[in-house]
Amino acid sequence: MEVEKMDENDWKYHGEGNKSIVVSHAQHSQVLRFLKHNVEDHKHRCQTSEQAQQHIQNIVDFGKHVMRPLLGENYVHHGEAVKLPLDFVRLLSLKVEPERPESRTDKVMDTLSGWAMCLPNLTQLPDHLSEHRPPLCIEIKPKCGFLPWSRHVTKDVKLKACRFCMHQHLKISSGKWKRRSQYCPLDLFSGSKQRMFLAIKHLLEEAQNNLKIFKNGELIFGCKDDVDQKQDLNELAQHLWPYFSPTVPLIQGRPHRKAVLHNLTQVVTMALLSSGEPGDTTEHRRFHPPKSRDHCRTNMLLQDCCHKANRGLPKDCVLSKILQVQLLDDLDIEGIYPLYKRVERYLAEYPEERSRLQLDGPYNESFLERVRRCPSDDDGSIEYAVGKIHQYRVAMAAKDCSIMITLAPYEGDDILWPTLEIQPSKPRFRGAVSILDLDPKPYESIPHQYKLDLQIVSNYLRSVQSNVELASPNLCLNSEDCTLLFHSA
Ligand SMILES: O=P(O)(O)O[C@@H]1[C@@H](OP(=O)(O)O)[C@H](OP(=O)(O)O)[C@H](O)[C@H](OP(=O)(O)O)[C@H]1OP(=O)(O)O
Ligand SMILES: Nc1ncnc2c1ncn2[C@@H]1O[C@H](COP(=O)(O)OP(=O)(O)OP(=O)(O)O)[C@@H](O)[C@H]1O
Repeated sequence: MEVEKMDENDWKYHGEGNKSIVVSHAQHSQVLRFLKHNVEDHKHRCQTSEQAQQHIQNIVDFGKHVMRPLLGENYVHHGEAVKLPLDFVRLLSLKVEPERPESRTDKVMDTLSGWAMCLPNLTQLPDHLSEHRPPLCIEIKPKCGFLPWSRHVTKDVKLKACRFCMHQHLKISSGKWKRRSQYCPLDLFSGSKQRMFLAIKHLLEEAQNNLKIFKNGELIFGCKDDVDQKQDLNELAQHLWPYFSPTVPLIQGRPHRKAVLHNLTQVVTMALLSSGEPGDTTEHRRFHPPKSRDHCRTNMLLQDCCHKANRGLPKDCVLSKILQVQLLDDLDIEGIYPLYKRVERYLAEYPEERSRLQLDGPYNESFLERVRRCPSDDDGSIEYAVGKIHQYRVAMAAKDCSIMITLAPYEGDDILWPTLEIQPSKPRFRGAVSILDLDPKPYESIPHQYKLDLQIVSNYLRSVQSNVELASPNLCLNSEDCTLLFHSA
């Protein structure tokens, strides 16, 4: 990328989240990721260009020196920090503004510092593999895949219902989403194909911000701003049919929707379970999370049909890698918060220690060592508290990341790009699996996380309670007493 020759017309709006806005290059397989600020912070120029540079560099370093070694080299693309001409950034910001979803306009793109991240466009595949059909990319934000087992947990319900499912109730009552998603991360991370199919089916039914599908780099499904509008699965099936046409016939000129989506679900499941090695058949050593139960009580449908379906995940697959890092949060926020207060008390006395303890980085090998070598028992020390907080923050990043599965139909025999080969029988796909959005979560967000956790649980208990009161007097909360029939697709 020649920074001096940057032209905003070469770039277009690609997507955004809470913290950053992403633009993609029209010809090259590259994206630029800009940080966003609250409108007020932006107006008052709260951040200097040096601070913005440091912020971006911290994100790159965290990806490179911490998350990449933990998650695997094949999966993580940390990108690089780039300084762009301010005129280019201003014009680009004006260009993308009309494309931005209304719900995200409470924040503005950083147009003052000129700093951004440059990354490979993970919705694309290198040209020589694009073949006759454009690549498909399925992006999943899986969220937390386990139930806590920490002795610090004070609310029993947290040991039975997963955070995502409980959080859905709060998101509905706060108006963030209109319809509750039935997706449960515990199903996706179960390693049981039956439960994974169900998880993907639920994502397709209600995508929220957990599923997006791109064709040739363009968003074709998911994350529409209009929360009232249900995603059109027929339209999705039309888009996808050419990829599965050998196995899905047309019925009265239209693709059989269920069959197309079933094919997609199968391919995505295989990609999620693959180790990324060529010829991999997913039947490898398996990873079982320690101690934690693997069923969420909110998902009573599954209890009868799948209670034995606890296969664990192939050890090197992307889900297993993410789950292992998420499990670094073994104390739960309820165990972390007192340690945060210990560190705060210490810093009040020794403020100069903040940088030695690496609370705001640098995210280098020594930070990773602190994460890896943290003692397992609390000896009352500040080192223990900081080590556990570092582990928690790393786990939080893994709980908020997204998985990109990029696929192209492939008919040749050569192993050109040995990242992933799935579905050995027709239709064949070749592609790659990556993990994105691995930014460090700030140390300062711990009190917020603590409050949010309390809010999620109390709101869930209230909401379940009122549902019980509204429902028939015979409806029982205890899942063991309920019998619901599950019909497999
Ligand atoms: O707290 P959660 O689980 O709601 O996660 C937040 C996400 O909400 P979600 O529930 O996935 O819709 C939230 O995503 P959305 O803005 O809802 O798309 C962000 O990813 C947020 O991270 P950050 O503050 O931008 O670093 C996420 O915050 P962190 O908790 O990861 O810091
Ligand atoms: N390297 C990439 N290649 C292709 N698309 C990308 C890439 N990085 C990000 N995106 C797209 O841009 C969107 C927003 O990026 P990202 O998730 O990093 O934003 P964020 O603000 O950090 O999100 P969050 O709300 O989770 O904090 C992603 O969901 C994805 O669709």
